[in-house]
Amino acid sequence: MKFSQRLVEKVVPLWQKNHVHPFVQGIGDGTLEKEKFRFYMIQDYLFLIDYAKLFAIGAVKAKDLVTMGKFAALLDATINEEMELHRQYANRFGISLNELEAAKPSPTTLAYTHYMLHVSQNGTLAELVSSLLPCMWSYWEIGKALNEREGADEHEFYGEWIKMYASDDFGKLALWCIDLLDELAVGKSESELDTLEEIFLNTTRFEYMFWEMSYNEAMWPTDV
Ligand SMILES: Cc1ncc(CN)c(N)n1
Repeated sequence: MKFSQRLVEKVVPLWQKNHVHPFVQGIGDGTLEKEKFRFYMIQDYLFLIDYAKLFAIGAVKAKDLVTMGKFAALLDATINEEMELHRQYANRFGISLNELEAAKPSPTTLAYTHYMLHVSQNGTLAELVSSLLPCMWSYWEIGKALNEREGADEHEFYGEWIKMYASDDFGKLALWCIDLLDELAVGKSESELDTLEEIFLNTTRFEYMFWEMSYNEAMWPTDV
């Protein structure tokens, strides 16, 4: 069995929770309150700034030029394609680029990105890929599931979001990361695989927490 299959078996119950989450369902049926999406989009922009850095660290840790080039392409796709979607939504909300970049991360955004940056800076390439994979993989699964709904990708507001994450281009990048992790897992000891699994599970949990945070527009629970 490929290592990625073992990972999926572990996280399927959590993925199912993502799929039925009211934030995700609201994007799918178009009923999500725009204010909640606005909050999400700003936090996600901040998230992606740090997330893109993981690909830069991946390029540093890569053992060959093909892998290095692929990480560079992932970095480029994140900041110039995925984040362009966010910039377009920001424009629709009347939020300037300066405002976007000056926004403050929520506790969940901080915890999630800092966890991945910590793993990536201190761990192996396989650990880095384990930490960043749930982000790409779970969004691709969500995008495809929402896209199966009649007319969802044509929704005047949420359609673009669905199209982005259901797209073959996005899927190909996710698949490349899955294949890379499968290759890197070959020959690893059971205890190393357990570590990879735990990292994958942790960032899968963070994905769920990100939906919760967005739905509740949760910033720090204190005024100061
Ligand atoms: C929190 C989160 N997770 C995943 C993705 C998809 N790259 C995203 N934009 N934001």
